[in-house]
Amino acid sequence: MAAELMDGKLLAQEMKEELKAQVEELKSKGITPGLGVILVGDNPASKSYVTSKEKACERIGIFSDDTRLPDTITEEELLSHVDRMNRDDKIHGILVQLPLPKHIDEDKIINAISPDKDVDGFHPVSVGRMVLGQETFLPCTPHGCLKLLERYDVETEGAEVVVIGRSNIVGKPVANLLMRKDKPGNSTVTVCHTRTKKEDLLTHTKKADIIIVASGFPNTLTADMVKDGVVVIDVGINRVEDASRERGYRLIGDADFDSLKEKCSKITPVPGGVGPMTITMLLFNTVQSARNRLSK
Ligand SMILES: Nc1nc(=O)c2c([nH]1)NC[C@@H]1CN(c3ccc(C(=O)N[C@@H](CCC(=O)O)C(=O)O)cc3)C=[N+]21
Repeated sequence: MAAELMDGKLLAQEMKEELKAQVEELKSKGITPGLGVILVGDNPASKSYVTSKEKACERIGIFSDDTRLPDTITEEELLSHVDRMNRDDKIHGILVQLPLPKHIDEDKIINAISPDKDVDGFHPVSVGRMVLGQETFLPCTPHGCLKLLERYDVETEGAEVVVIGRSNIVGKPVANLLMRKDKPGNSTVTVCHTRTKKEDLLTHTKKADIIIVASGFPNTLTADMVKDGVVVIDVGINRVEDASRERGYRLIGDADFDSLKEKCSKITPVPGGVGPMTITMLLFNTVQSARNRLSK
């Protein structure tokens, strides 16, 4: 069986059309949604992600306040930029691109972002609300995974879901969202990670109806580990050298797409799967934040 592709690029385009209309409506009411973006240092991957996010904003009419800072900046100086954006009424969402340089305490910076503007959904208040099932900004990558499952009619209720990876930005939140009493949700969720025994990982993945791979390593999931008809969401983005490409590298996920595509019923590609959805959910949260302003 050849798998159906869950096309994140396409779903992102569809959602961006809707968001664009919502931005126009907000503008007619005198509110231009604004995103404050802070990038520290010159990591090439971070730069390119930030540029993609700003372009996406521009395309749907969100204004972005771009602040680029040298990696010599002190924690205190960085905090003062966050504080400035917290107080700026034109800014509805704040994005501090991660990772930050080692001398800066990431938790301290995230804690300083006003939860009302936490469009990444990383602040402890946002995380707490999410776990409790309260209304909040959902973290973009996990939220994007849920949107893909929904759009491609994947039944999550009662499904055996295996999440591989336990990071704060993907594994933990996506596991939490899928076990909520909600739609999509109501799944039986198992989280595997680096300390899971290899044979146990296999037992879990073989039983799974849906597998979300967010390990950070290529080929974490291969065809021999899954049952026929499984649905695979690949969150990984790994750069591998490729001299035949203009950029000198190509992107691969954490799952072995070529072998899995013969066995899955549905699978996300890399690139063009979860990545574009991450950006779209950031726009979604920023528009939501601006709309929240209307009711205040
Ligand atoms: N505060 C913060 N929030 C984030 O959401 C955040 C972050 N820091 N740090 C880094 C990660 C990574 N991330 C991606 C976003 C889009 C693509 C994306 O668009 N990927 C394209 C390919 C892009 C390319 O060609 O390089 C795709 O998969 O099709 C990937 C990765 C957001 N992150």
